[in-house]
Amino acid sequence: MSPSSCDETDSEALTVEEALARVLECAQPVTGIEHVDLHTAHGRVLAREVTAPFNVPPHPNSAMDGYALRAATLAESERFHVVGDAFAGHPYRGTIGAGECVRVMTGGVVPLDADTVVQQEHVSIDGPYIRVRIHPTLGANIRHPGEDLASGERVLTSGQRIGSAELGLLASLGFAEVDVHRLPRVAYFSTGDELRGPGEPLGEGDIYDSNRQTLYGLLREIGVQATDLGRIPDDETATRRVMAEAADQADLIVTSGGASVGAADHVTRILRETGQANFWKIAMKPGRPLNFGRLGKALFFGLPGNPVSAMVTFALFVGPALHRLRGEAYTPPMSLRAVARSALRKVPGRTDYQRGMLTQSADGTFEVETAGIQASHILSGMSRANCLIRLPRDAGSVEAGAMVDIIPFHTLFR
Ligand SMILES: Nc1nc2c(c(=O)[nH]1)N[C@H]1C(S)=C(S)[C@@H](COP(=O)(O)OP(=O)(O)OC[C@H]3O[C@@H](n4cnc5c(N)ncnc54)[C@H](O)[C@@H]3O)O[C@H]1N2
Ligand code: MOO
Repeated sequence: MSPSSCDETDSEALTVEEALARVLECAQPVTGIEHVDLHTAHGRVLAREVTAPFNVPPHPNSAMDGYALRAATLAESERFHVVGDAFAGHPYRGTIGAGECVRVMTGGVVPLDADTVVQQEHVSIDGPYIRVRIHPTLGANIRHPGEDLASGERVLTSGQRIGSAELGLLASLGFAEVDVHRLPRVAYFSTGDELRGPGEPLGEGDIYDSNRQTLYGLLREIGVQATDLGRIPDDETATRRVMAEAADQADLIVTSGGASVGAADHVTRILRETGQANFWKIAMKPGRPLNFGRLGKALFFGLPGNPVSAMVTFALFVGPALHRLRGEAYTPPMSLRAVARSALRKVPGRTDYQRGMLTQSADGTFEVETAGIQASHILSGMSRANCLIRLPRDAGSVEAGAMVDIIPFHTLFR
């Protein structure tokens, strides 16, 4: 971790980009490599590059069900004698002479002395013979060794996340196990005297704790190991205990609530005393206050308590940090341009991340409509929405019909 970013004291308003750069600077991959089977490797990040130990496909094989022959003999022969079969997994081991062919199935090995496959729809069958009605070009319908992966070629790089295609690639190369980075361990808890759990009666001024469920979902979507340390009341002893427990086990700690002014908040004070605490005001909406620091060996994110602010700051800062921690390079979420179908109110000074409903019209145009009231306690808007509408910091309100920047949720929460 660079002392310049993590040890600093409270700062003036940062831009989103500045805050993210500081977070990424402090987020280093966790140490530890695990050798795991392919199922366990799904969703994990490769710790070493993978090269192809042999060609894929390993042998010349047919792309069609048909007949393998030598193209030059097409001019000489009226008909071809079918001298054998080459089914997938069952090669033909004989030779092919002039006027001869081998019946071959898709994926079947093309015999050595054949150079062309004529697909079965282009021949007529005449007992043990075929007549080729439509002549193929030389080399037609043959898939060559190494066309997908050449022996020695780099197939996957260190730092690459293993998705479904990668699992298939590894399997196609005969790998049963791979080296992946250890998963970062995350601990999270929510704070606030007003918070109640399901089944508990709500007293006056109480609310149910929603952020902890949202955090559970967000962490699960990212695919890290997360421990729920519960709901912590505004009590010094309880807060010290949970923070020590979190620091003991986690590479990253996320909390919700008490991020704004901070002075009266136990988390903030204890973080200041026992770790490093920075209270950032970020020029963004929602999610202006963010408490970022370190507790023990763990990165610490104190997210704002407002549910929408918690989700947006998680997506913009915690998600990227977790990608880094698990050994991946950070790639910004993809954005696209869409026509605003409703006017969007905005005051210059903070980058707005408004909740929007993105659709694509019949002619392919992306269109976005506001998901309703844009306040940081309106969690229902987050549920109606499928994207964030990013409005630049210095921009004012947007009229209906203007083009705006969209970040689809599936590129953000991943
Ligand atoms: N004087 C100031 N007040 C506030 C400022 C400020 O700069 N100066 N910033 C505002 C902004 S912006 C935000 S965002 C919030 C951040 O609040 P905190 O992080 O300190 O969080 P709390 O005050 O604890 O809670 C805010 C809000 O969220 C509700 N909440 C908290 N935890 C949960 C939970 N687990 N599940 C559901 N809802 C939760 C809480 O009841 C409050 O309504 O501060 C502004 N104020
Ligand atoms: O972070 Mo706050 O959401 O701007 O209300």
